[in-house]
Amino acid sequence: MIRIAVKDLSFSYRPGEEVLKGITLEFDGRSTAIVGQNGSGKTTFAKLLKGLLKPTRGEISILGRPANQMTAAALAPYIGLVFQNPNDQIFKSTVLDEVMFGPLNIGEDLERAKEKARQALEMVGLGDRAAENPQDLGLSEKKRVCIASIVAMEPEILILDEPTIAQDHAGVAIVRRVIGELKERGKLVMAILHDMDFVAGNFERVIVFHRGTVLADGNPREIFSRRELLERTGLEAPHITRLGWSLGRRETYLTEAEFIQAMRMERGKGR
Ligand SMILES: Nc1ncnc2c1ncn2[C@@H]1O[C@H](COP(=O)(O)OP(=O)(O)OP(=O)(O)O)[C@@H](O)[C@H]1O
Repeated sequence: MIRIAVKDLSFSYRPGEEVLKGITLEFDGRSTAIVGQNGSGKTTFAKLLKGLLKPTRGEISILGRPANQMTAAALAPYIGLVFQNPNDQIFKSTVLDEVMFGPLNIGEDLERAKEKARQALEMVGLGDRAAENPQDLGLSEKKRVCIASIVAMEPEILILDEPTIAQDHAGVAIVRRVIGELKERGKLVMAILHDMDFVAGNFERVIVFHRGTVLADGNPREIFSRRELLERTGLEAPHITRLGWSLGRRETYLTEAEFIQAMRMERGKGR
């Protein structure tokens, strides 16, 4: 099922300077990573989908609704965006109030909003921080509060802008688990990412933005096999892919498990 359809989408912040240039894309249920150099237009694209910016040209349909004619607030029950910088999102004085704000805003009653907020906080590993002031938390935890705020609204589409930034190993594992759980619930999860290891291990589709256009679109193995594409767009292949290449392998390994399996099979054949 197509959840988002984007047709000939262009956008300029200033007249004559197009930041997005005639993008046409459809999104089904596959988890999707949007990658590309700084300034290629990824965040602008996400803000357009969420209704925070209006296209200079083109059309956006979200779950069959004409999103270019809708406000971000009207789109809130269907699509949520977690900002790259938590300080752009957080404004309440307790973590619980922050996460309850979204569900309350889309019409949940107080008890239900509280329940959803508590569940979302558990999901992001912050179940015991509900009473704290979000401004007293570290960046990694603030970021997870923002993820919980969107998860608590249970939209069908979630866009996470750089969810792994500022996360340590444990934080990255939590973000991975959250994405997996959302996928299991049938949500469309999209994320803007610079961490290619995370992209390779966690997403079914990768879209490469380059100077306001879509340069490539495929599954991670297709994308990370294209060395000339990676070079041209300044993207670094996942570390395990590069390790395979430096050992002279032609295969594109995406995870350590795949790499180890291939090594074991080779050793087995050698005996
Ligand atoms: N509010 C704004 N006003 C004017 N220009 C902007 C604004 N926000 C972004 N831009 C410009 O639009 C272009 C695309 O920016 P955008 O943030 O969408 O790229 P990005 O791919 O998300 O980059 P990054 O990976 O650094 O987040 C850049 O040239 C940027 O300088």
